[in-house]
Amino acid sequence: MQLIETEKAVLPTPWGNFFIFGFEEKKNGKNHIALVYGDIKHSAPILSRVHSECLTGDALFSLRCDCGNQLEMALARISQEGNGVLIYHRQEGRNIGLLNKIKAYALQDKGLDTVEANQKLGFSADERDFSLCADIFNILNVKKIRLLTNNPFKVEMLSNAGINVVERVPIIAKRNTQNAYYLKTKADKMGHLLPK
Ligand SMILES: Nc1nc2c(ncn2[C@@H]2O[C@H](COP(=O)(O)OP(=O)(O)OP(=O)(O)O)[C@@H](O)[C@H]2O)c(=O)[nH]1
Ligand SMILES: [Zn+2]
Repeated sequence: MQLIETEKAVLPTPWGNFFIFGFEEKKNGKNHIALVYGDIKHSAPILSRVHSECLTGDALFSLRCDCGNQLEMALARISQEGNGVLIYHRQEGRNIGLLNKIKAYALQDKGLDTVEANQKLGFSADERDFSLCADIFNILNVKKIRLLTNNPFKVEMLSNAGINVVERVPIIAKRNTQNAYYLKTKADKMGHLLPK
């Protein structure tokens, strides 16, 4: 177990009252959270979102990406379902960190795409490690999930981390002129299943 479970509290949102669970990564003290809605103590697969931190998109209204919109859609979808889990996984910028993501954005402003920018900085396109998400699902006693994602490789990464993903549920965000090229790159180079 890589995590220490800290505390749980009520988190009221526009989509209803969630419980917020806090976790601390033993090796570096980093904090992660899970939002839980409704009763998840049943044997059917739990509708879940593993949302990778994107400060710019989730909190600062950036239109460069689809993260903020996906976060809202995931909470709304889980609330409609009546129960579910959203892990807010603090691996910003596909785990290159916030300041490197800003460097990657600067390279994208000069014409590189999101994959090329990561590579130019010495990273792979996706540096995330989902093993601690497996720990969170175990702590929450969630055995099987239906994962909200457009990324088949993420399903594979989660499965390799020991999470039983029984279904992929699409979560298609709004497209705008600022994120169109980014979404096209995710579809063309990273295998995301997005409408053309
Ligand atoms: N390095 C880098 N990270 C980015 C960029 N744009 C968004 N991100 C990060 O990408 C992460 C989200 O990953 P995505 O590739 O958008 O989507 P995903 O999680 O693989 O798939 P979905 O479940 O469909 O959202 C967040 O941590 C964002 O901060 C970028 O241009 N460069
Ligand atoms: Zn984003």
